[in-house]
Amino acid sequence: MRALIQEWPLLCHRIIDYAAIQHGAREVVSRSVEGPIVRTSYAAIRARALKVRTRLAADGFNRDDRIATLAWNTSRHVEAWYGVMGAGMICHTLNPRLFPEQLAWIMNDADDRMVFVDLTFVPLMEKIAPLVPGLRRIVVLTDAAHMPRTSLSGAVAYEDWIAEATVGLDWLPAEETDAVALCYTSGTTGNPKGVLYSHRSNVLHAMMVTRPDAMEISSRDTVMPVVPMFHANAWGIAHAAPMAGAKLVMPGGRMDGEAIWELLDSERVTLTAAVPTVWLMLLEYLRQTGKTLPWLKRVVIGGSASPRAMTMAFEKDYDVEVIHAWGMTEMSPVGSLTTLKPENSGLAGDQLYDLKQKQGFAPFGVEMKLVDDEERQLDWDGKTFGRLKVRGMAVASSYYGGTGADSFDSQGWFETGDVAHIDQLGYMQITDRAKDVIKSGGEWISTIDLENLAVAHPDVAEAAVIGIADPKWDERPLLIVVARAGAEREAAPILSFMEGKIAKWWIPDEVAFVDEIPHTATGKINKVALREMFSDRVS
Ligand SMILES: Nc1ncnc2c1ncn2[C@@H]1O[C@H](COP(=O)(O)OP(=O)(O)OP(=O)(O)O)[C@@H](O)[C@H]1O
Repeated sequence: MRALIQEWPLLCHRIIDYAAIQHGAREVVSRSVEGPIVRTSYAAIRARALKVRTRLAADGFNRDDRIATLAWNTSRHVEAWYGVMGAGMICHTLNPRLFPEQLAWIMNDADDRMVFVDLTFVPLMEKIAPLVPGLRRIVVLTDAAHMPRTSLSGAVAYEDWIAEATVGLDWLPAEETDAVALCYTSGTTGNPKGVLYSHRSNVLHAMMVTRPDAMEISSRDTVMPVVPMFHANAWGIAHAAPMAGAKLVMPGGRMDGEAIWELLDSERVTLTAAVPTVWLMLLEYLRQTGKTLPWLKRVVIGGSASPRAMTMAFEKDYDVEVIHAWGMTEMSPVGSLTTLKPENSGLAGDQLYDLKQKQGFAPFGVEMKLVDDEERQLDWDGKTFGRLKVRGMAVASSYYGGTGADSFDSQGWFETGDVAHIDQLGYMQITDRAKDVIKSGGEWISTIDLENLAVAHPDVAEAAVIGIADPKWDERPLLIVVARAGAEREAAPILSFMEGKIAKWWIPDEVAFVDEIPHTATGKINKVALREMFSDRVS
């Protein structure tokens, strides 16, 4: 029997419609790429997104054309994003931290037809454009007064471009399963792979992250995604904030501790989200200046494991609740979050921080399982490690262009490439990426656990662990450390600090001190580059 309920497709542009109707005056504040803070509203963003949609049609772009953005988190980027999606086209957010050749490779793979470029990335685009023959239009996200001289042929200033949209079209009718956005994985472990989201997956994912026990975003919140829109749609926050009617603060391109603190404070941000590298900079700034975080209630830390010392600093020193989140571009991206269930809501002190080391439990819409090498399902006992597989309402079913087909099985389970255990309450803990795991004497050593422990030492600013060849044990962990300014570069105190806190045989035999640990374009420790740096030692 068919239900007697309306079909109301879940469409991304309905989010900005809703925000304009119910929360139209709510502020959207952004640090513009030109410098000043810009204040606008959801109603204005929607009106300008419709102009983007109208101009795209006037320029002859068609349904399903890939329209790229090479931009930081700003209100113009949000407008362009909704405008492209509402025009029936596919918004492809590019990561400007990649090299020009990598970006050209991704743009050609996606067959991008047009690109919106931040002012600061015009020189980068000048290098890329000649390598992308399919590109037909370049719009610089600025006004005529700031438009630079450029060799980019036919480049126009965004404000001039949308000013010509006089007709005023409505959104193009769409189906909820239509493709609407494209993001490539970070390429931490290989070539980047394209993930093609639908209207439906984006809307459902935004509903999921907005809920209690996830990021819990309401119209009373002020939300600042420091995580860029090109990193899996700012973890869904650029949809979730307008869906909830929350004030949205976009930090632009400045990611240093001072710049982030200024906006957190002046805009009274209540929820923010980013990778640990960003929070290292903020916490260092707070330590040096004695500044505090009086308005901030929750910080989402994800993309790589939140070190225990970081979780403790936010919670104990600044009274900010840490939500540790895990996810993948392929999952839209959020897959689990560490909030408290009633069974553990009384936890305090060390037990609470132990729990927050875990990546959390899956919200509705995400299923998880652990399997061994023979695909046998493993128990959720909090100890048994296995390969983590997922499926769900916003999980990719294959990659754009058909690469990586072996990551998806016939029952829809996606191989995350992560090794994890799950406890009886459903809290999952990543112990490693399968490619980073160290096998010593036939047993696994978790590089994440070792890194977390090392950064808890007061002399350690950042730490990474890789496996090195060992004639007896096959592999042993090498601890690579960036020492805190002014600290001695001494291995012994760091290694003895680890004693009693982890199994004795996990403790590395040596420590290598470096000035800097390389990071990937999304701010993760770049273990491929580290293995190259220590290539004479790696097996
Ligand atoms: N909270 C977290 N703790 C530990 N690891 C995390 C956390 N959040 C994300 N990760 C890691 O990041 C991975 C997902 O990263 P992302 O989708 O950005 O691209 P990538 O996997 O780095 O790129 P590629 O697949 O091209 O190598 C996860 O599989 C996991 O290994």
